[in-house]
Amino acid sequence: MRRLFLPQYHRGISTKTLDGWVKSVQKSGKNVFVKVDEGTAREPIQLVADKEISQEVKVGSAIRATGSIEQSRGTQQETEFVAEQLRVVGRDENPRYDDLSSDNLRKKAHLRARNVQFAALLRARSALFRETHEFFMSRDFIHIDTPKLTKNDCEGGGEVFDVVTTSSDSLNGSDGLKEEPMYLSVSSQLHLEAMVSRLQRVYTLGPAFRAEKQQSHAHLSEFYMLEAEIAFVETVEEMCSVVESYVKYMFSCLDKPNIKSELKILTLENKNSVPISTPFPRITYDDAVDLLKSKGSKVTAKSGLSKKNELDLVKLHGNLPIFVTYYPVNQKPFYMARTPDETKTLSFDLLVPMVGELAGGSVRESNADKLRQRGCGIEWYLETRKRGQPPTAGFGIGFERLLQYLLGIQNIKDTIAFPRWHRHCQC
Ligand SMILES: NC(=O)C[C@H](N)C(=O)O
Repeated sequence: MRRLFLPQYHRGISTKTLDGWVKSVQKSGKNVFVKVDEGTAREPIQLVADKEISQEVKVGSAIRATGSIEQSRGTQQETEFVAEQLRVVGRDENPRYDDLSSDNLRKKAHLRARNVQFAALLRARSALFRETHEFFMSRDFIHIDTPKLTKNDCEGGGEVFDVVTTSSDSLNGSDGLKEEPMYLSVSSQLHLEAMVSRLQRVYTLGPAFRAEKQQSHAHLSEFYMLEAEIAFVETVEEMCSVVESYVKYMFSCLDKPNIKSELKILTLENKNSVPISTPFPRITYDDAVDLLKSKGSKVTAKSGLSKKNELDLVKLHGNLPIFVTYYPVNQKPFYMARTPDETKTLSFDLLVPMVGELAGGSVRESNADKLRQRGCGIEWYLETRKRGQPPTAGFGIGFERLLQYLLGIQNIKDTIAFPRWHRHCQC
């Protein structure tokens, strides 16, 4: 028997409540047969009601019915909901959502959850969020809520949103304090580094903001970033292993019944997979450049890897996710530890099919003087280096890019309820 939501006042008696949205209405004799979508991955339930009480019921309406679940007289379903009372609690003027293209749906983000496939995507996303927390918490990581308002641009790329304070108090500076610039956080890394010094393993899954002008199928201005930091880790290789286990775990979750049922609705054409027992290949940056050159690419060690180079590397490794390690110092931010000759960073990127760069991480520089020489003037961050900060390493993964890769979704804007991108913030 299906489980229905039972409001408190109905417990203990056989009357049940059915809340949902009308998918179809069919009249037959003195009965009306209504397919009701409860907003879950389950097949719509059949509701049977007397014509008298169901006159107002139309496709798209939100309804609340009370009645009982009985064995169906039809052959299509085992049980049906026989309504004694039926109320239309919300009407829909134009219930056409399932035949709209992704482009059209994106223009009306506030109505997108009414599309059967997008609703399934949102439920799958929610389940994969939970699995992410499960992965980290079951490995003794502590979740930290990091600030979204900050004074520093962690990545140093200048792609930060400025926060303008509009309260008259702060404009006048009437509290005597100088108005200081504030930004929306581009990464939680520095704050996680501060926390990991006593908590040993920390992570966060929350919004990050990048004022990128680039408009592509892989860029959002506001996205969710999974970031983790582990104390007493000194090698790139250890960090790559953590990322690899997480990505493999997330792929294994696609076989869990609750997620599988959503994927059935999503009917994904380009769903990816990874062989769980095959290690992800690892290649140094220099070897990656040489490999690309040997295949005719014009890339140089100085120019850095373009997105095309990244995707080519993935193809050259049998379309498996691939770790590129030890990037040159001129291509990575100040906070990364370096090789003894100071030419390479102890860093890695994880490149995957469709998306290119999925994750990036590094061992962190532990020497305050070196950080200062590289232009870091974040005093509180520098102070941590003199307060028993152990070696630490960490990584960040764009959650929407991960969804793109896991589910084979071409456009990143179709992995999040309300996508934000350059000059697009409609609702
Ligand atoms: N936490 C991380 O290592 C992520 C890194 N700061 C980035 O934004 O790419």
